[in-house]
Amino acid sequence: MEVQVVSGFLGAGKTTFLNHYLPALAGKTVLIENEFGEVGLDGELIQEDIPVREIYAGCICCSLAIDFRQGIKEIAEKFSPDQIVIEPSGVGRLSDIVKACQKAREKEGIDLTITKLIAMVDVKSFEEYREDFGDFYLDQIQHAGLILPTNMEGVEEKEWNRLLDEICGENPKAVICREDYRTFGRKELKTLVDAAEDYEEMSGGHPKPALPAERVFSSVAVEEVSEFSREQFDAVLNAFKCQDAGQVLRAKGILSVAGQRIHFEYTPFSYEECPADERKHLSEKAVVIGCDLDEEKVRQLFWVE
Ligand SMILES: Nc1nc2c(ncn2[C@@H]2O[C@H](COP(=O)(O)OP(=O)(O)OP(=O)(O)O)[C@@H](O)[C@H]2O)c(=O)[nH]1
Repeated sequence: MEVQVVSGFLGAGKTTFLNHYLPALAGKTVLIENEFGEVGLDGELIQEDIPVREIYAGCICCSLAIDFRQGIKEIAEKFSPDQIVIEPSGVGRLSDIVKACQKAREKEGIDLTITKLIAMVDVKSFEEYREDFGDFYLDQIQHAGLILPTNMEGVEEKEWNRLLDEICGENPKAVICREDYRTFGRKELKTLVDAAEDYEEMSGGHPKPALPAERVFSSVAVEEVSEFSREQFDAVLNAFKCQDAGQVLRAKGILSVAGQRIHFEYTPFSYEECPADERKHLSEKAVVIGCDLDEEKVRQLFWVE
C-alpha cells in the first residue's frame, strides 16, 4: 500500500489541490484528513467520492499519534486500498508525519511504502511565515519531493521568480512547479507528481526533539454562531486582521450572512467566500486557528446579540 502526503501550512491550498489530484489517481484510494481544529470541515469539502477518515483536534504526529496508527490499520483491513493519501494539519511537520507512518508500519505491522511527499506553498505568505514560524514552516518545504506554489494571482513575474528561487533555495532537490497547477488537466497533474522523486527511506539517525505544534498554535471551534448582517460579519473579519482576539492565521466555516448561507475561507493573505454547498447539508460552524488566541473573545466575535 502506497502512502502519499499532501502537506502545506494553514490555508496553503491542500484541500483545493486534493480536489484536482484525487480524480487523477488510479486504483482504490482512501483519504486521511487531519484537522488541528476541533471540528472537521475539510473532509466535507472533498468532492471526490472516496472513503475519508477524519482525525481532528490535534496533530497526527503528536497528540493523535495513536488514533493515526489505529486509523491506518483499520483502513488497511477494511478497504485494502492501493494508496492512502494523507492531508496533515497545516501545522504538522512533514518529517514527523513520515515518522508517524514508519511507526504505524513497525507497531501495527502494516505493509506501507511512503512515496510522494508534496508541499503546497502560498507564495504571498512565504517570507513572513518563514521568518515567524521557522522550523514548523520550513520543515514541510525541506522534506518535500514536490513543491506546488499557490496564490500567485497579482504577483508580478519578476517577483514570482524571485520567490520561487527563494523557496527552491530551501530544498534544491525538490521538483517545483513554476506554473499554476490548477490550469493542468488530470494527466498533466499526474505526470508532474510522478516526476518528483519518491521518498527515500534512511535507516538510523536520531530524530531531533521538536516542540509540539500544540504548544505554539491553538484553535477554537465555534458551533454556536449568530446570523450575521453583512456589516457584522465584516466586523468579524476586521477583528481577525486587527488581532483583537490574538493572531488569527486561519479561519473557515459555514455561516449565515445577510440571509445567505456562505462558506468562508480566511488567512491573513487571502479571503474567499461563496454560497455554501447545500447538497452537503453542512451545519453552521467555524474554526479559528492561530497563536495566542483568546478563546472567549473568539467566541464573542461569532455571537452577536
Ligand atoms: N488564489 C488562490 N487561492 C487558492 C489557491 N489554492 C487554494 N486557494 C484558496 O485558498 C483558500 C484555502 O484553500 P484550502 O485548499 O482550503 O487550503 P488548506 O491548505 O486545505 O487549508 P487548511 O488545511 O484548512 O488550513 C480557499 O479559499 C481556496 O479557494 C491558489 O492556488 N490560488
